[in-house]
Amino acid sequence: SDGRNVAVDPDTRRRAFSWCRDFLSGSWKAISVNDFQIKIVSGGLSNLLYMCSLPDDVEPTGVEPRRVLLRIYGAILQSPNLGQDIYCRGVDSIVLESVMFAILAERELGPRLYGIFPEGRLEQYLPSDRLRTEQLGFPEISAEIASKMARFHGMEMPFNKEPKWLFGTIDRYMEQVKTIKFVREAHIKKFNKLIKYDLPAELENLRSLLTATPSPVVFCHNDVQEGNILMLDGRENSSDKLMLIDFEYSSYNYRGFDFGNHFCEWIYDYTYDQWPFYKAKVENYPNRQQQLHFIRHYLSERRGVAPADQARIEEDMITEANRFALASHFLWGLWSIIQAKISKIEFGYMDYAQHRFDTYFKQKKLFS
Ligand SMILES: CN(C)c1cc[n+](Cc2ccc(CCc3ccccc3)cc2)cc1
Repeated sequence: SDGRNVAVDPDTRRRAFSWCRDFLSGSWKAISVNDFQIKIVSGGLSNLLYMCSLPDDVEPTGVEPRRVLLRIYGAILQSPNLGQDIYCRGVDSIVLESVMFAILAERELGPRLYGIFPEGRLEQYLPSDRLRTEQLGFPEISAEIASKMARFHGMEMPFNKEPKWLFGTIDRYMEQVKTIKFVREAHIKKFNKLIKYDLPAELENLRSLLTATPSPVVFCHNDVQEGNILMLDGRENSSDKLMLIDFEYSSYNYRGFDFGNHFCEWIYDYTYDQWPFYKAKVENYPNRQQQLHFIRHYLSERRGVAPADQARIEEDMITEANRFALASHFLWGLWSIIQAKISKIEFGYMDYAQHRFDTYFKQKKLFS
């Protein structure tokens, strides 16, 4: 819902008002609950988002913001585990995600953090629009995504640096997929088509291919898609107009996964409003020249690479990105089969899974 015409229930309004008073202080303590402005931003399944504001005629007394984004953690987060709820989400717990958010905020790589409490947090409200899929290929935008990704990868974070996220998650999803029993005829038919790929055997091929593909382990975002990139208002003529957000799945991981996963997202537009609720255009996967453009801007955050080496480094990074793109297809393909079973969201998850694996096998022929 766009939030303009949906009233906020009195209980949420009361709780939001007291969080703003207690954590923002200043002018927020000088207004009444009736003057307190609150609008729903998104009532998704995973988190509830509200925009909270001072009334227009009240100025902040000090540094407190006049507008914040209130995030209330959802009961059912998009936890990738079958049937697990918010409190047993394994290592990627709320605590770790909150620490991550706070550190990124302090280092100005993410939205500011104004308040944090067990039920949620108060974040900087950034007037902005999410990117559209087609914008990922715009040279200037792609260049800035690359440099923002490089800055993200340059972060030293207090998390486990063993690169177990990728195949740990894939292995966990594969075990869950093996136990799934579909009941709906449509799902059964699509699942039987997917089984023909012998995914457990293919996973071993992928594992050995990527084991043989050098890729530095860095702090990865793991979900650099258009929906997680803000185009900040008022920066139209600046070269610093984007912000990566939603670090829910960020972890130490092979840098190649962030490259390849981002390249795959050029294919998929999730705003399609009819079944299957996504549009896939494999021809939109970045070509060699577009990949080089991205990689050169990623590297331009680094200094002192000798030109001769540069060509070789770029070539190796293109191979690295395209091989790890296979892992993106595999990971989100398995994730989507699981979502087909557990998700309440109307989306063609089985169709999407089929498309990811079809594209996996096509790209495997090209790049491995
Ligand atoms: C869990 N995680 C980080 C991801 C999961 C899946 N993907 C690929 C993807 C992204 C978005 C979707 C669409 C989910 C959706 C379904 C209905 C309405 C809105 C979004 C499907 C697959 C990327 C990251």
